Amino acid sequence: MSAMTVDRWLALSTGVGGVLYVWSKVQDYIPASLRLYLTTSTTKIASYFSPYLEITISEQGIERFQRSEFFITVEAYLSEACARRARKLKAELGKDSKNLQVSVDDYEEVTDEFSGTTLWWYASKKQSSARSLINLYPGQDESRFYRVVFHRRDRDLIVNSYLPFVLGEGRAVAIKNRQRRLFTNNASSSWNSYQPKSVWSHVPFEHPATFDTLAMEPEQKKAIVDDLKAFKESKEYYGKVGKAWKRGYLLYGPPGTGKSTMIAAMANYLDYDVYDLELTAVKNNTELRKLFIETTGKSIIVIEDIDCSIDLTGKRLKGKKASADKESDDEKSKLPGELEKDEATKVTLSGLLNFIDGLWSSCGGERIIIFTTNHKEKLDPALIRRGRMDKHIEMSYCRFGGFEVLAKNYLDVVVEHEMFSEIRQLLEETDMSPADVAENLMPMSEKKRDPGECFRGLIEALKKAKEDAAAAKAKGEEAEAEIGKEKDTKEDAAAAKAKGEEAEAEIGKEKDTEKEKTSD
Ligand SMILES: Nc1ncnc2c1ncn2[C@@H]1O[C@H](COP(=O)(O)OP(=O)(O)OP(=O)(O)O)[C@@H](O)[C@H]1O
Repeated sequence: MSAMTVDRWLALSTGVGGVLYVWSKVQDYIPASLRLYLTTSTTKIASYFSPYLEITISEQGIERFQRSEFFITVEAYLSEACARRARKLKAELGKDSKNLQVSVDDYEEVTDEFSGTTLWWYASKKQSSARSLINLYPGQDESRFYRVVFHRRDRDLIVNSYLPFVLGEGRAVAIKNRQRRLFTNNASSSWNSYQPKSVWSHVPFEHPATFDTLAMEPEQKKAIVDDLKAFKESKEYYGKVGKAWKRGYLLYGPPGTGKSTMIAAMANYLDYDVYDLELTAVKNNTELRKLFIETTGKSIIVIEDIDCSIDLTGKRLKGKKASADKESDDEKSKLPGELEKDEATKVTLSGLLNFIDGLWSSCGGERIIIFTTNHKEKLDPALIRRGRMDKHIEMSYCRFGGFEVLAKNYLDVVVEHEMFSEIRQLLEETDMSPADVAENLMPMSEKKRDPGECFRGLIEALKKAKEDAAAAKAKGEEAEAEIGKEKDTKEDAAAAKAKGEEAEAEIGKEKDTEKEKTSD
């Protein structure tokens, strides 16, 4: 902003922000030619004598109508580090969120300290140089900026140490304050080539699940949290060994055992976005690739019920049942036309494997991919081998450790209850999902939230589930015995038949011998 140097000397005594404000108002009444003359000449004179330097960070990004990343980062840094010292602040609603974001207002000055040096920051606006005659985009002809003023002697310190420090801190604040998002893929018919991000829609991610509220045996839970923590802190390690900074988890187990809840707890723990990929809405591998390329770092990409989303049998290989690795090999031997036709019409297992193995490594790191399934045995071993799905997590029926978490969450019961030993015993003998256990601990009426009553209800439900399971088992055994009996009868009949045939043959033989004797 050209007006700045006029203000510099005044600024140091009265405050840069106030002077800037006055100047911004006054300059509207000065003819443009005089204004230009005043500002350029005072700039030259002042910069000659001034012991101060300034660096400007403009809001305008490289792309038109895009905000500069550095500007956003500085804004985040100042709102966290310096806003407390500012007298004029502005509050805005954060993007997509209900959170208030407070930052330093325009024309307001704040000071900062770094390595014993004082610097002055202020925010302001300038007229965009490319002002259009017809303003198609109201507000776009003004561009905001931050400017930092410091002493000449500190030049190297500011450029080499302070600004990188602001960048790092600002990024961390921006990540902490950002509204996390839950993305779902749009049908390709609604994709817009002018807006690459249109392949995904998003809503704020506000799932309340955490590892504290997740019902699971404590040791298993700890192992998962440790694994995630190690992943999050391993950026340098992944770089050192030359691997993409990604990790795959397979969550498997019966319905209602908390697979989706676990994903939400992971996202909350890591502070990541979630991309919920509905594979059945993806037409082919090209679309799949585009979707992956449009995901951002610090995210979890989820494909739920993977066994229901894609043909995992490899049957399309001319009727052969092949493993996915074999499929990849066979792809090579296919005629190009044949391959293209397949690729163009469906998402293939090899397309998915390509993504997991390589494609996303070109999109930067810090991504987690999670598959969920109720039937691990149906999945092709190549899809879930280590390296692709690094950790297989079994989400199982509720045992006592998980129950204790639910009793605390739903009923605030944290000490041993007299009915616990019976519940423990029943949970060991009966398979009930955490969803069903939770259902019994959540009475509809607030007044009825008596733990004893809820536990009694749970005991009844567990006993019934146990009886049902025993009855089903007995029925199964009966059916098996019936089959066995039928089998026995068939075997007996076959043996009798064989014996009869043997006896017949014997008689036949005897007859022949007699005939031979009479003919002799
Ligand atoms: N381990 C758990 N800890 C806490 N709550 C759970 C757990 N498992 C299930 N629940 C409760 O049951 C509900 C259903 O669980 P969730 O959707 O996570 O199960 P799921 O394994 O993903 O099921 P599905 O295989 O049918 O998708 C959740 O909203 C949650 O309230």
